[in-house]
Order: sequence, then structure tokens, then C-alpha cells
Amino acid sequence: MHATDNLLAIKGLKTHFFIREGAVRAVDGVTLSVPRGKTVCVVGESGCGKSVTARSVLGLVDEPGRIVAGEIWWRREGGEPVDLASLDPKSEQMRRVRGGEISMVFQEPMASLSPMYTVGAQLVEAIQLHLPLDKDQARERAIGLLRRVGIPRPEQRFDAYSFQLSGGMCQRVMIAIALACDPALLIADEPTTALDVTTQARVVDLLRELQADTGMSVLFITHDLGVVAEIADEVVVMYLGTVVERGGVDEIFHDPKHPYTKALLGSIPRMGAGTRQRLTTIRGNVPHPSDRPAGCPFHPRCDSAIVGVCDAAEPPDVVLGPGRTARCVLHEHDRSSLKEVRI
Ligand SMILES: Nc1ncnc2c1ncn2[C@@H]1O[C@H](COP(=O)(O)OP(=O)(O)OP(=O)(O)O)[C@@H](O)[C@H]1O
Repeated sequence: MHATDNLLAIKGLKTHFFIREGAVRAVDGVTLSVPRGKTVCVVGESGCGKSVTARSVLGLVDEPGRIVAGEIWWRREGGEPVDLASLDPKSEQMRRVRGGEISMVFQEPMASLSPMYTVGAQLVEAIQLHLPLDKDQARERAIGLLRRVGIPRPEQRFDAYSFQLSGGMCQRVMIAIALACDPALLIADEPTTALDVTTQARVVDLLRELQADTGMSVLFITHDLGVVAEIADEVVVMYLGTVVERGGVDEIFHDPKHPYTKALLGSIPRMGAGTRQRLTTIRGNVPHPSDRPAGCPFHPRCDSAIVGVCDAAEPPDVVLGPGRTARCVLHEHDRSSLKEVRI
């Protein structure tokens, strides 16, 4: 795959929070890419920097955080590539990208919608912000979008308030708002976490259908490997602010390289493995980024850690093939002939 096939390419991103006690290195050298028309899942335990990475793309990092290093290349069709990391988050150009070219769906649909306005009014507002449509045209498009995200009787639901809808319906409305401007990239940050299991599955199916219909790219953030198996083309595994492994979904599930990926996979039940399968837990907890261990950040929890090596030096980011990397000293000798990480 050529680098230009990537709609989004993040290279060496560092986003730190500057608090009284010092710098919290929430994202500390993330490299990943999202190819056109593909779904990339970012997976990892809570606190590993998934959301901060996503928010960095859209210039939505809360104070006292800021991007301190790295590049975020946005390469929309027919446009000049632009490094979003270099833009002022409040600039007109960033505002155009945010919501106009890249949309985001968050974890808490109820909290994202205002209880003061009908869902229709909020949808119309999002449409008119980015498209030159009058009120009637925007209403028509809004009802079409509500229908498209599977909301029954969309003409009536247009006039409903968020508190009159279930969590699943609210998330469908949020997805409709995100689709209002035909984004080239949809970033979905744990969009199903707040929903019950059946509703989660429906929302994942919806996102998969919409991706296939529209050809948009999706950056899907989750800690749920079951969802990853269903929706991902490519997977990025994060640990403590860094990417520890990247690869195609089959490679990650059937041939994981990094001990952390193996441990994550060992902690989920497998279909067809029977009721007596042994599930392992990853020992210990993810440390806080301000308490990052020296060397490989995973070494205190890693069963394969080598004393004097893994606790002493940062592991190399080994390129195993196109779009396939593992940040682990155990794979240093498996390097592919590629000389650098292609993003
Ligand atoms: N405003 C802030 N001030 C200080 N630290 C912050 C701030 N926001 C996030 N962090 C820290 O950044 C780290 C990464 O957080 P992030 O929300 O990206 O993790 P995550 O992988 O998305 O986890 P989750 O699955 O729980 O959402 C966390 O350790 C968090 O404490």
C-alpha cells in the first residue's frame, strides 16, 4: 500500500497534559494511519491514550493538554495534504475540517445531545452549518438521515427531545448528526460502551453498513475485542500512550506478536472453544502515564520480559511488513526488508 492511500496518517504524535505535579505523557509517540474506505480499530485498556489520540486529530484536547510533537496528515480527495497538528484548534481551517470532513461520535449519546432542543432542530443546525440548504431542504435531509440510521417513524421522531428516546436511539441520532456533512472520516470513540449488549450489536451493525454504503473511513476506538473482530480491517493496539502493535485484523487475531496483544486476546472467550476454556487475566494494572516504567512500559506485566533488556531500554518499533509493526525486542530479528515505518 502506498502512503498516499492513507486518508489520515499520524506520525510520532505526543500529547501531554501539564499539571502542577509535572507533565502527563498521555500520548507519547503514536504512529498510525487510516486508509481510504477502511475501518481501523484502536484498542487497549482504559487510560492508554485512545481518546486523547482521537481528540488530538480534531484539535479537541482539553486544557492543560496540548500536542507537543508529531504530525497528523489529513489527505482528503482532491485537496492538498494538511498537517492538523500544526493548525490552531480554533482556526477557521480546523473548524472546516471538524464536522465538515471529519466527524466524531462520543461515548455518552445522552450527554452529547441538548435536552433543550428537539433532535430535529439539532440535526438541522448541524446540516446548515456545513451545507448551503434552506430550512425545508435541511429538514428533508434530516428526516432522510434519521431514516438511514434506522430510526422508525423519522417524521415524528424529528420533533422528539433526547430524554424521550432510548440510549440506542440517541446514539443513532448522534450518528445521523455525524453523517450530516458526508464526512470522509468518522471517528467513533467507544460509541457503544454506554449501551446494553443488544443495542451495542445493532449500533455496530449500523456503523458497518454505513461504512460500506458511503465508503467513508472509520477510526473506531474501543476496549472491546469482540467489536474489533466484527468491524475492523486494521487494528492498532495501544499501551500507555504508545502503539505496541499494528496489523490487519486477521494478523492481530491469528498471529499476534506483542505480548500485550497476546495477553489481551487471552482474556476474551473464543467462539467454539467450549465452556471449559481457560481465560487469563493480565496481571497488575496499567500504570498512570506520570508513573511510566523505564524501558518497555509493559515489562512489569509481561511474562516474556527479559531482565536487563526490557527494563533498561525503550523497545524498537519493528516493521514486520507493510502496515505491520510490533514494538518489542523479541521481534528485533523478524524485521522485514522495509527500512522504515510507512504511514
Ligand atoms: N485533562 C487531563 N488532565 C490530566 N490528564 C489527563 C487529562 N485527560 C486525560 N488525561 C490522562 O491521559 C491518559 C489517557 O487518557 P485517555 O482518555 O486517552 O485514555 P483511554 O485509552 O481513552 O481510556 P478510556 O478507555 O478509559 O477512555 C489518562 O491517564 C488520563 O488520566
